[in-house]
Amino acid sequence: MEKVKAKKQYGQNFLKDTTILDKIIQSMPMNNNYVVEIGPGLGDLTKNLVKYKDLTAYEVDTDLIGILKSKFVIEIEEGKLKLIHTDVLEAWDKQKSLHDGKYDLIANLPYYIATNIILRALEDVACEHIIVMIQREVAEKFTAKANDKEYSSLGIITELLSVDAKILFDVPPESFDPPPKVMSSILYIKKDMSKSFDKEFNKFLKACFIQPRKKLSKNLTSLLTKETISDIYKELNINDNVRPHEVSSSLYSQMYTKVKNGRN
Ligand SMILES: C[S@@+](CC[C@H](N)C(=O)[O-])C[C@H]1O[C@@H](n2cnc3c(N)ncnc32)[C@H](O)[C@@H]1O
Repeated sequence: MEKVKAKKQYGQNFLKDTTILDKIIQSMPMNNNYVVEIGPGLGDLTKNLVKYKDLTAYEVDTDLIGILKSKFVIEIEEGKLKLIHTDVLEAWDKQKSLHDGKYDLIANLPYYIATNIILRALEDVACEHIIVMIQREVAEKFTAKANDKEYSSLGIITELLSVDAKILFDVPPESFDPPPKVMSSILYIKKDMSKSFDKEFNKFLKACFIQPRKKLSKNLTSLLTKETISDIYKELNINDNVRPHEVSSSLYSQMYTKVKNGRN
């Protein structure tokens, strides 16, 4: 048994429940995609993944890289496992994609940057499936639809960029060492590979939700004149009293197209 003290600053909660580890493996899509893991930690999920697929694992913690190198000597030598010692967000800044060909992201994510990682994976054109353990509340945001309590830019972006997005199952704190303070869930997203992420659209959505309880038209005044808002509302038949969480993702997309066209 390793004596490794989990580091809070890296969001380290190691998954120890073998039933959950098996369930994650069973959730993997049957395809020829390569696998990328973020934050292999002590390698418990990695050990299961490498039985089925070749993979690259990105780990930021120097101490863990040392442990992983000695645990996976054979797999690394045989080229089945590639370990990359870096902050994964920096890797994405440098190379746009975490792998050259199509890949699936499978990970128990560090919760402090989980939202950023999922957004980067949605943006990464090589990533097809995202199967990640995250805080339940955050998973609910990514799968929320119009009129749901958790509906925000995250649910809208995910709905527009994917063919399927759902929570597969919940994982209680006792499954981890140390146990996190929150309930966790496995989030599954199958991306629509014909669609692409638009950063400007994401900014537009954030402005739409800046004051979530106010009228959408009020929030839009930070971006558009009252006349433009009124024109767009008329063209798309939107009620002036509507609140941000009552508008469907497709209507947001249509609104944004009009905003963009107006700017050109
Ligand atoms: C929740 S733990 C999961 C560990 C392991 N996969 C498991 O299931 O037990 C998160 C892992 O992500 C790593 N990590 C944290 N921030 C990271 C970053 N910016 N880039 C890469 N790895 C990171 C941590 O060091 C840790 O190993």
